[in-house]
Amino acid sequence: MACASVALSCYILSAGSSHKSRKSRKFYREKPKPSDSLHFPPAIHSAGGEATSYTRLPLKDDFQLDLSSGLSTPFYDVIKLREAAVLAVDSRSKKPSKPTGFLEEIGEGYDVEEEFLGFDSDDDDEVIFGIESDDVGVEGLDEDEELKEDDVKEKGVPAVMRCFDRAKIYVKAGDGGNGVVAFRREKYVPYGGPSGGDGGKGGDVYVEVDGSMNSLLPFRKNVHFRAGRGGHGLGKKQAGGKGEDVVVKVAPGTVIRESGKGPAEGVLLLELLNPGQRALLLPGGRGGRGNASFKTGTRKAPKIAENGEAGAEMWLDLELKLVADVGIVGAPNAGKSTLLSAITAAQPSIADYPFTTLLPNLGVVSMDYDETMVVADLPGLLEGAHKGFGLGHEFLRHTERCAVLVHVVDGSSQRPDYEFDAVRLELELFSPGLSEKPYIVAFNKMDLPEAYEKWHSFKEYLKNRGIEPLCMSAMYGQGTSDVIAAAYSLLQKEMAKRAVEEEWAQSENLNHVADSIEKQRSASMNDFEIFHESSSNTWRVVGAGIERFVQMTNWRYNESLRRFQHALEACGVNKALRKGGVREGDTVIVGEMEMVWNDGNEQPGPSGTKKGVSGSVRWPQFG
Ligand SMILES: Nc1nc2c(ncn2[C@@H]2O[C@H](COP(=O)(O)OP(=O)(O)OP(=O)(O)O)[C@@H](O)[C@H]2O)c(=O)[nH]1
Ligand SMILES: [Mg+2]
Repeated sequence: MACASVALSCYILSAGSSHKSRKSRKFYREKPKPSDSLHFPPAIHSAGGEATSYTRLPLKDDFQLDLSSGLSTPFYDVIKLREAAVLAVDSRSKKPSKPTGFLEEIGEGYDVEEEFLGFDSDDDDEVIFGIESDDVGVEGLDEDEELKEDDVKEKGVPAVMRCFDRAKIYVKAGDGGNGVVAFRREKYVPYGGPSGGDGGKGGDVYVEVDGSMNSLLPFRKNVHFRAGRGGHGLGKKQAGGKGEDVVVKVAPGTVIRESGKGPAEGVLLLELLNPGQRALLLPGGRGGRGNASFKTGTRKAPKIAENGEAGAEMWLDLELKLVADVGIVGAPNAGKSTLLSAITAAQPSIADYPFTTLLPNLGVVSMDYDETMVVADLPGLLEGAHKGFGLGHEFLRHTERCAVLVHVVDGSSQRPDYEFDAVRLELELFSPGLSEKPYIVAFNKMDLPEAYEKWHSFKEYLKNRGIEPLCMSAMYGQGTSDVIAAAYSLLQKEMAKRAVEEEWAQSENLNHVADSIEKQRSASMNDFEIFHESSSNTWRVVGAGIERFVQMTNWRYNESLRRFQHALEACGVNKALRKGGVREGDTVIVGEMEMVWNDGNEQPGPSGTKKGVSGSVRWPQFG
């Protein structure tokens, strides 16, 4: 049988090299690959601003009317968002005795030591081959480099304000433990047979919403989260233990994206709103099979075992969106902060110049005994805000969570109608979803004659468009209660609608990221592409199934080589290479394995292999 096989003069390439620079011409495609890559829902549009803020939201239930202090008791409570508060929290969070450089390098707290389970020392009747300490997984990413890149991106934002509502973290699921080769040796039991156990599954990475967290501050120090490696298999058919899981706790309202390459925003993975929500993000790698699992009727003493499957790894961008019920928006100087100070106990800075408000302010309005609503006053919006003019756009993303907007219009401006339209346009350009939110228009500064005069024409202008505006003087607290009542009733309606949606959302599968990783893992080995670099006579075989096969092959065992040759033949790689015109001496790269193509018969193929077998070879399901 003429057996064109790939002679293995193996060089291990650097990790992940098969995914790098595929500049070469796509030469041949075995099959269309509809589902090789991860598919996630489309990213939510947002401005991607860099500024950060610290938000501190108490539980709504905490706000109760203090009846003891009589009528003068304000029916509200307040949370203020000031830089001082940010500093205070920052200093509280510092842990005194740990050297920071070291902590940053290894991550703090969550790193699980990888345990090496080698030779079973009590059991001297067993012979175990193959596992050495360097089998313990190697982390593949240049993590520090990515962090530096992030620092550059956040340049200009005061250090103390970074990472409160945005953070970048690294997560890695545990690698599977390796299988081992062992044989049973027992008195009176000749040819005891293979007894090498399978490796254990690597630990999973979960993300959980912790209701007691109100910022992403903990991620300033804890950047790396790695689940534990599965235990290696042992003799006597003992399977390795499961690696330790890692649970990354985030604040309610956290949006998780896969880190984008370059300035582009990454793919949206999860939006976690409610405390207690938990998602399996990265499943641990499967354990490699020990030689006991390779025993067949014709192969009674296999000397082969697999490596554990590598756990998936990812950099994630976390973003915490402010969870306010009502957002006050409007042009600079319209009186937004004045309105907030009139309806809540918040004391935002108010001044007669634009951009007085630099960070959002929060206030809590108590409508009734146990009914409250959280109101956020945002920095003013300028024309072009969606492109980054002014400050407002930095915080507009926070309003995506608000159920209702109150649009304050400066009645004393030259053309309140133009101002109204400009702000509406900015909202729409920033995010169409934002402009579709229910809103109330509050025409402010009615105490000033120039505003009063314009009120009727403004009202008519909006009425013609089906909007019923309200008027007020935030400064004197006139008309503000109507604005609040209207906002509250809109909020009630919206909440009722959302309750239905949320009930539906609760049943939604939060594990879709892990599911797509699992799906990719079970990709058929027949799905691959071949890229040819004619300048260097290199052929690169790219396909999730075949690459996983290479990663899990333990090259220490001679039988692994035969099995690999068989797999290349069976899944059609050899055939495709021949068809593409591969020649003696060409380099063939699959995953981390580099080989030299051999046309002749010096390197015999696996016995019994039929040339051109193209049956579907799937990665075995186990563990
Ligand atoms: N006469 C009058 N002045 C008001 C009223 N409301 C606000 N002002 C004044 O308008 C100016 C701007 O008020 P702010 O509340 O700071 O306005 P803002 O919309 O928060 O402004 P930015 O934070 O800069 O976007 C201040 O000088 C207020 O005193 C009002 O009802 N009547
Ligand atoms: Mg303001």
